[in-house]
Amino acid sequence: MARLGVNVDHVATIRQARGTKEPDPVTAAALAELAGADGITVHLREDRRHIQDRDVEILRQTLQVPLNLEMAATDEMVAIACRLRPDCVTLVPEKRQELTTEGGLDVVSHSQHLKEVIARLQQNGIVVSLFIDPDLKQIDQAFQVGTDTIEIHTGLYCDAPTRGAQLAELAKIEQAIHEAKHVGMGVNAGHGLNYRNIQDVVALGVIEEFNIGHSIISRAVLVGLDQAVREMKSLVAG
Ligand SMILES: CC(=O)[C@@H](O)[C@H](O)COP(=O)(O)O
Ligand SMILES: NCC(=O)COP(=O)(O)O
Repeated sequence: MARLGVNVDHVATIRQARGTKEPDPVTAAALAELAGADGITVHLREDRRHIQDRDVEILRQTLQVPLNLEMAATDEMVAIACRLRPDCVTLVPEKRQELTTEGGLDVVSHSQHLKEVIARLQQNGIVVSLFIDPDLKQIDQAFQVGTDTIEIHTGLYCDAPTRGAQLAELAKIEQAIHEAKHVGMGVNAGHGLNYRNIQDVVALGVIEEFNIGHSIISRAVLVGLDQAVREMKSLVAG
């Protein structure tokens, strides 16, 4: 059964909008954990637009489930990760102007740098995942640079304008999973997944962990975080 990692970034987005102390993503993470989340994900962006260093520090001390820290492969972020030692680091590309992550890492173009960053994180006991598009060249390169796991970027599947386009993206995801499993990497998936589009991805059967944030927090605003997490957890269970 796949694990559900709940991303609480957008609880912090609401807090930062008012510059106050609430809502606290640490509290949200505790509630998500009580509702059955198998892990918590936060993206510590270089611009600190939502999650703050303090959030990651307290989560590291309080969570009982694994903490997955999403971050850019910069010196500053690597130093933070090596100090705090989350269970997993997912390396993601970052653009200052983007509203959210727009695509996967270009592992092919940045292989030497990524190889060094991955080795440093692994030497500190951290499992490493690379957030990449379902592209076979990127998957093969991800294996070459020594990552433990990949997280397949599901954004294009989620944004597909027609059912035909969606099925074409799903086929790419399936092929990517097959390739990653063939070489022995772990396979997670995330970005843009919601209560309507997740079933087809779960049905592929072999994804180990789904990291889902925006749709769960959006639903939580209306029905409460406990119910929102429980509903997604039962969908991820297939
Ligand atoms: C890497 C990914 O797919 C998402 O976790 C995304 O990076 C979250 O960041 P935002 O919460 O800023 O959209
Ligand atoms: N890595 C994906 C993630 O953590 C959550 O993405 P989203 O569900 O907020 O789009």
